[in-house]
Amino acid sequence: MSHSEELFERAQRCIPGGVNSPVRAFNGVGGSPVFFKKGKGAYVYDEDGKRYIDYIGSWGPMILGHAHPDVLSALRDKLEDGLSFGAPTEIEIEMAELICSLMPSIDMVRMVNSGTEATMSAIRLARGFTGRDKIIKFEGCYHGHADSLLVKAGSGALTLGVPNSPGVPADVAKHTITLEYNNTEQVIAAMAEYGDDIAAIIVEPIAGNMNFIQPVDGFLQTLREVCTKHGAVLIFDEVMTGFRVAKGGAQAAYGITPDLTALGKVIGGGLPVGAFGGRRDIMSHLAPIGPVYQAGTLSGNPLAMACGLANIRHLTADGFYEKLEQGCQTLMNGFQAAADRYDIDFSTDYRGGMFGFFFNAAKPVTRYSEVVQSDLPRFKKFFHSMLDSGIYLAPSCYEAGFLSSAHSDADIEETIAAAEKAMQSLAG
Ligand SMILES: N[C@H](C=O)CCC(=O)O
Repeated sequence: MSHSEELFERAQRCIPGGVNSPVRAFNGVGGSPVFFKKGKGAYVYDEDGKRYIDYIGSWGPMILGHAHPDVLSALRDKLEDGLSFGAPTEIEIEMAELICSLMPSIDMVRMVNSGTEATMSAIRLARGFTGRDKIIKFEGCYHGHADSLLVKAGSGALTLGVPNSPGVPADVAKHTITLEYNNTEQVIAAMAEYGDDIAAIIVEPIAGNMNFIQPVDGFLQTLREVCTKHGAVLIFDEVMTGFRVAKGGAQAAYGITPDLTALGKVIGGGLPVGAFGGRRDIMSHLAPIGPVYQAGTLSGNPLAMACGLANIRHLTADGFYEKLEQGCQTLMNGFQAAADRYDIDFSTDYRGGMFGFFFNAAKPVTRYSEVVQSDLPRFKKFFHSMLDSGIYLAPSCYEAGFLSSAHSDADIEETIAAAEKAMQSLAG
């Protein structure tokens, strides 16, 4: 028995499922999850000493790779000054100013401690601002685990087959209308019917929690138009895509301005963090200047701010995202070429530092109904072959992949060689 397996047995005795977040448990692929001891650059090392090239990057934050010297040194410096004060600090202003300068749709921003808190708070604010209860979300999009957002949700909820989680009161879920992602006609029809009751439309501008699905032409623009027409708040959940697919996030990449944006992951550099921000008139409804209550003991804590600032400052370098995207392109082209060689039905997509691939699915995949038709048994085999070869991909076919600036050409070549072997075993 490996040390990871021993740890998993031990963990299951005291932690539900042995994990602190369901998607880590390998339910989507079978087998025992790998327990990690350390990470450096593009690599993570498990408890048995095996090295993996990591394409999860802690589900997105590690855009510079693990244990980046500048991030660690910013953290060490800040550590000496104490951990948390539950009071305002200058470094929070630095973070807010940097976010506002890089994302022009954000006039004001509030820090929280996770992506879930960010989306949950943005929804409450939108409801308080509009005086309406109903929200629209999209099937397969995941916005964290707050009650009103766990309706037809993606990510671990989809992996475990509980997109509508028990424990969410029907009285809460009834305020969430769920539409098909990328179905522009459906949005127009729903808004024609309910538009004046809708507080907000929340969307992942790139759906990264049902694999990796980009918006079709006109989809985000339509969301913008119907929200403006009906006085609803357009919320972009950029927890995953913010500072990940482009410096200004997906909103910059597609040229659409949301009213509110939820952030997380990259802006914490690996420490727990989230943020939501947007139009000044909306943000001004937040306590203490407005009536909508939202709070947090550790919000804006100096360590997360220091780590996040060190992370984000690297991303402003010229060509940063172009290089990341080139890496994703090489990786995905390599996977596709390997699949083609063995006549395996396969499709890929990427943008900035994010990528995704599907077995046996429509090309390109644009809808949730196509996502759930992908070939799960094939994905499982591929995943385990890659894992054996020392490549750590998301253990679910409903999650995106993440590349960091620490991944070298040699790492990508090694990964493509492993994919060649995996595709060969699928064909055989
Ligand atoms: N897709 C999720 C967040 O990005 C995966 C992370 C988790 O739920 O643990």
